[in-house]
Amino acid sequence: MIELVDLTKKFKQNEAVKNLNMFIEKGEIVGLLGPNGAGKSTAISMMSSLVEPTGGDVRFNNESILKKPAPLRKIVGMVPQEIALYDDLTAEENMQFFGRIYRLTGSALKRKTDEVLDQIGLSERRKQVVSKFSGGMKRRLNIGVAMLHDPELLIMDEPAVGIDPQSRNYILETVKRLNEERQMTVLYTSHYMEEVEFLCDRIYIMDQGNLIASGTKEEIKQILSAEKTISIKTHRLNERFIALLQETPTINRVIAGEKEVTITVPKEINMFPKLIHLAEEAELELSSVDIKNPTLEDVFLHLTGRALRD
Ligand SMILES: Nc1ncnc2c1ncn2[C@@H]1O[C@H](COP(=O)(O)OP(=O)(O)OP(=O)(O)O)[C@@H](O)[C@H]1O
Repeated sequence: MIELVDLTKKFKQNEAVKNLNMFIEKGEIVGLLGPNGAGKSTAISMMSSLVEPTGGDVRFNNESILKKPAPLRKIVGMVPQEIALYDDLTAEENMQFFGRIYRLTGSALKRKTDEVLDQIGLSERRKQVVSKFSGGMKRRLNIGVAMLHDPELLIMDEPAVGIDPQSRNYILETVKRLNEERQMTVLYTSHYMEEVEFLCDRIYIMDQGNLIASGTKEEIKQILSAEKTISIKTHRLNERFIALLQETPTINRVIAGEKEVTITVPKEINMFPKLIHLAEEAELELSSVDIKNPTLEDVFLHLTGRALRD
């Protein structure tokens, strides 16, 4: 459906996106994961022809959109990162205002407004002004506005940022339902790996303008197939124990939390006896030692040495 070929954007000295290659097939939910500043917003702005690339191409059904963006614009719904709504209008009035921009009028506009308000669970609140809405309700309406013209491809820029977990789940479930019931193709950008893990069939991971991994969840996790992650919990972690872990040559990585420390070791190594020995030496009581399946967060850490939300 859509393909990015060596897509590049330079802002003066800053190369925000470097030779990005990506594709999205019809009916997929594709995740674009990366920390703040990775270049996700710039990439999707170029993909939806809002920002002009400094290099490369965006192809829609095998034709470049750089000179002819109209066919793509017709089928794209863009959910921006910032809420773009009129605070002093009601939910319904916002829908009608944006619907007219998409050239919807009369009974078609009314039908679409009813349908979308229902899809985003705001039918009951249609007469309420947006300034009275919670952050989660505004986010839902922000998505609704992008769906008024029945887009085939919904591009979402961190649509669940800064809201409560219940609203976030509602948004994730809605996106999944739209994909399943209406075969809507979705590109979902986020810096939360849980969202991408829940929703997406295939994932691209960006960091500092570069694509650092891509594939299905399983394929990406295979990057860590030679390692395992062990989570060690205690009631009170001490500095001595962390230092001992860091000095142990068979441990590749140590990440300490308040009561939990996570280590990464080669798959074949049995760490249990060593951990018990180190805990004794640090005079520490272990409450649990669990081997975890690698997550996308672990992959990101492995590839960049940093956590996604650093
Ligand atoms: N209009 C602009 N002018 C100059 N630099 C920009 C502009 N837009 C983005 N950048 C820079 O490009 C880089 C990538 O930014 P971008 O917003 O695409 O990242 P992101 O992954 O979407 O992160 P975030 O989630 O914080 O938006 C950053 O270094 C940013 O400062």
